[in-house]
Amino acid sequence: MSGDARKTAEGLAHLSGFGNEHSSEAVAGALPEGRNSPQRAPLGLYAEQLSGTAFTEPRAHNRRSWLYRIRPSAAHPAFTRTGNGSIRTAPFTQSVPDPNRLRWNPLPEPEAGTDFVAGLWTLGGNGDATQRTGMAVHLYHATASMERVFSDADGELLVVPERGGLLLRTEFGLLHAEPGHVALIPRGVRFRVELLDDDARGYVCENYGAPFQLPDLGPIGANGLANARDFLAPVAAYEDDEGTAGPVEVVNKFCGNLWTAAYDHSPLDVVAWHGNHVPYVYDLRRFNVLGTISYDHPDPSIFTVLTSPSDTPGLAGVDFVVFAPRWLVGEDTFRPPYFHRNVMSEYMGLIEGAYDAKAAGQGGFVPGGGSLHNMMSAHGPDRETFDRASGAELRPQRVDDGLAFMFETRWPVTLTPHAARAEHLQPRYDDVWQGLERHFAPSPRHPLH
Ligand SMILES: O=C(O)Cc1cc(O)ccc1O
Ligand SMILES: [Fe+2]
Repeated sequence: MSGDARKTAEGLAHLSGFGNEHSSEAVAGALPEGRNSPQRAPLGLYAEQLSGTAFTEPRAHNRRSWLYRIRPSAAHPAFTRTGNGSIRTAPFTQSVPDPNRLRWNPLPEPEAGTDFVAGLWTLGGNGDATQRTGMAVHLYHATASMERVFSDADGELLVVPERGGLLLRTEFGLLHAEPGHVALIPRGVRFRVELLDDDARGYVCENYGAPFQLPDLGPIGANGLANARDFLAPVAAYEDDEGTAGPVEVVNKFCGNLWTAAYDHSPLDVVAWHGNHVPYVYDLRRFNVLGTISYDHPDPSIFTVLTSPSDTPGLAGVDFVVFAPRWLVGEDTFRPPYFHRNVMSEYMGLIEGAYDAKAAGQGGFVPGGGSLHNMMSAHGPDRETFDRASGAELRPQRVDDGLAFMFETRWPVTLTPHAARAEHLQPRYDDVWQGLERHFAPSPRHPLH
């Protein structure tokens, strides 16, 4: 919230490139040369490896970083259980999976003093965090910067801000994320979220499965969609805090529960690092949107920013998909999203403006709200959108009044009881498809009639 924090955020240096073997040192000479674990690490630092994949996973998927820190992470007291707040974790077994189309308004206002972790509210998810499969959908609404430090052993966190800028102080350095950007915190990486505005609101995909990667491009070629160089990792920055202002609370999410410990130093004490298990930010407006230049509405997989693959080729545990500003030029084409039923389950959120399958306006699909179209549930344009698009003159049309996204996952999303009963769950979402009139008029000249 302070002007200083915003100035810090806006002046940050970055390392560019997705999946790169980056290296960074906040103090010259802190990074060992030619080896990871010298007998004595430079400058009296401790060397430590953080593995995001098994040691033996194929090189193309292997994620690990080496950290050179003031204290080893091992130097900490015991963790004890603390309250989980509104955070829940897979397996989600407390509700019956719901085939209905569901839509929520934004979260209600939190109390003053709610930090990012306290402001997390789990909508639902699938899989099993202990098996490292599946995902959870969370929303957050925070009114205060974190003083504590958080890490998630259960998965990586894809943060999608919708309101309010964030300064993420991570073990690897500082990242700045505004609405329209996404930030990714890898599994196990410790961080603190500071607010750059009065409050902050958004969405989080917690991915228990394989780390997000860029989708293959196939016949698209060597460029396009999210370009690797637009993913920005931090440069090393460290806190040298020996607990003089009191202990540092560190909260660890582990197999669905929050655990806390009072450290006598800040664990954000990494002076240098190298590797590819790193946090990053990406500006969704950099997405190179591809689509038809002839006819028909392509499947939204063409808008995939990041994908978490499963063991079955082409079948993602979860895809992160963005509906960014673009031109629609399809000839003789119903241009908005088509009516469909999908074996994958679709959670959609809105960062800004409106979405082209749903009429704009209060009480509908609004920024900060979300919709869930579970496996095989029938959905698509609402009546107003259908009527408008079926009669529209098909001039080239720029769609630039919104920024929506989708977490598309291979398994149905089961709700938490608090999401299923939420006051901000819209009661009559089905009605948007009411009044889609019958237009069928068998032609008397048609051979079958
Ligand atoms: O349901 C939605 O709005 C998401 C979506 C968009 C699209 O362009 C095609 C299919 C699809 O599921
Ligand atoms: Fe859909």
